[in-house]
Amino acid sequence: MKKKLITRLTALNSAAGPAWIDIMNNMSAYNKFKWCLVFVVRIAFIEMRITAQDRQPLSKFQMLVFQARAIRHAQMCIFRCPFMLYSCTRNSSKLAPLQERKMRDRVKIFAKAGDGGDGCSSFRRSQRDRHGRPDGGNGGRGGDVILECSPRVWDFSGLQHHIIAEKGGLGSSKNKIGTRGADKVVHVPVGTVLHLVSGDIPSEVEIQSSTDAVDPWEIPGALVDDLSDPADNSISYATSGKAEGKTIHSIGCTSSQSAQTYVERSLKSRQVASTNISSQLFTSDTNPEFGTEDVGEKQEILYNVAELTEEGQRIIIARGGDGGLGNFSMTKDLRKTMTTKLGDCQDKPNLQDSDIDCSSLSAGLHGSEIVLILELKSIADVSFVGMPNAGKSTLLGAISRAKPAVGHYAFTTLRPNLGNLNFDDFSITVADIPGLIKGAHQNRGLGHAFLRHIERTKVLAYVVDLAAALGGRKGIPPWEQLKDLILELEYHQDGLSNRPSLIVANKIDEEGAEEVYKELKGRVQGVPIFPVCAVLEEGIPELKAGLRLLVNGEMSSRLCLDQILLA
Ligand SMILES: Nc1nc2c(ncn2[C@@H]2O[C@H](COP(=O)(O)OP(=O)(O)OP(=O)(O)O)[C@@H](O)[C@H]2O)c(=O)[nH]1
Repeated sequence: MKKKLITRLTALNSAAGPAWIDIMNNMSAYNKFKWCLVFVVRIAFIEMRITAQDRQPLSKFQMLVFQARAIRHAQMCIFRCPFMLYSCTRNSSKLAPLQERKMRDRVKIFAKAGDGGDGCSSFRRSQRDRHGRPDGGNGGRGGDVILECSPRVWDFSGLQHHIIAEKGGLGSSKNKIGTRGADKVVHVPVGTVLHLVSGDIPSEVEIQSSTDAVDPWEIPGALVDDLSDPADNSISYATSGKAEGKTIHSIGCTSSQSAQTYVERSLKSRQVASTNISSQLFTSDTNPEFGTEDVGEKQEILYNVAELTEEGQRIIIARGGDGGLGNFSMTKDLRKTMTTKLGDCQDKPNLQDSDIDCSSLSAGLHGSEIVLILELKSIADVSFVGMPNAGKSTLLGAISRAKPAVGHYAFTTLRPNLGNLNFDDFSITVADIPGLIKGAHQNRGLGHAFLRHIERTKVLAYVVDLAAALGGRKGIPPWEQLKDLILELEYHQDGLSNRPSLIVANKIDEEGAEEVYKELKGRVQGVPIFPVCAVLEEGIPELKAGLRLLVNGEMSSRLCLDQILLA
């Protein structure tokens, strides 16, 4: 019976062989090791069961189930584990996916700030006061969604598409305020640019409030732009988000100030127009922006609304909703505020608790939502620019520890790769940009969308293939390659090629490449040319020294079309 089963499983395994090999080849080394570990654990499990069976005999049915499982585990261990181990060690290039860093430089995200917690309605009763006094606390403010610039993050590959901050806590009796929802801080790379698809324009945070500056009463929504005049009609809204580019400060304020401000703001943001009193109160100071949002306009993408370029820089992209009012604030502070607000008003109404729409006030406000496109404009020191197959990725691998994919076909590189060129006292970031072809600006090849990474690059290294037109190949000579590259850069952005540059003449090892190199030197003036063989790592130390001089500013050669002598 066992033999039959094993024969069947073996047949199954061999039938699924090709598919299995395919999976194995695409599996990263990490996954292979993980599965090997799983198998080892399975073997241990079988052994444990066999030992346990001696002590505690199994029923017939249990025995059958156990045997079936054991055979399955054994089959997995015998056939797959050795194969995995073999394929892990067989070809070191299979380990490459682990080290290779494919850049994810554009991503669309949806962020939702935490909703405010609901206010509490409760009454404190005592012997003297049988009806009780209201003592329900306000709800806590929802957490914000914050983007923070971090040099430890390279790209958006670790970013979630949906980012949601925590809700504020519910208010409770004894006038206890709900906890503030935790902010969601998302780390993005240096050089992140924000494009707004829908929502309010994000605002930058300048001061990060330290823990000792936090008001113990931290009334929800205490973050406001300006509180110089509490009676001023133009109160700033922490939730409005319409304050373009304004700096938001955390301010310390007394609980009574905060409560009053909070009541005012809550009333405004909720537009308590349902009661006669509130409509009289706020006729003059209702924010016109509230009712005039055009849904159609929201869908238009607003480009470059903000960018994160410095370490530690923070931007709030979605603001937490204010917490709802507890009945303590509603009956005391609200009445006080309303009475103050009415001021000289002739027909001062007689305020009753019933005049206040408690249900709408006690509910926490929704946190704001936003849809953004994040785009990375890398701040690499050096960019390798060249035609497809020129050897840029090989070169990046030769000068740094990066392991980008290398192929003998064009467009192996689909996204920029980054590497670090380390000196004893200095480090340079190098970006390998996907191959450019003539007409890339008309979207030929991979187009030139990724050229935005060059916009902030200090130095350009033009990588040309000396052997492109040799031995009957259909490529174009290096000087023509240089001309096309410069033109494509200029088509993308005027003056993009006008920065310190050098030329890397690659594939010097190929037959006839020496002559082409000599001709190239004759045709191009004013820019250093480094002959290298990226595969054999020849000429790499000289190239590194040249890059260092350019990045340091000790050399400032620039390449333009006039310097190239074309046939
Ligand atoms: N003979 C020789 N071949 C090289 C050298 N450098 C790179 N190659 C080969 O050229 C081919 C292309 O190399 P890649 O590094 O993928 O070129 P790339 O410029 O990154 O190509 P794209 O990804 O298309 O942009 C590969 O087959 C490399 O082995 C070199 O110095 N000498």
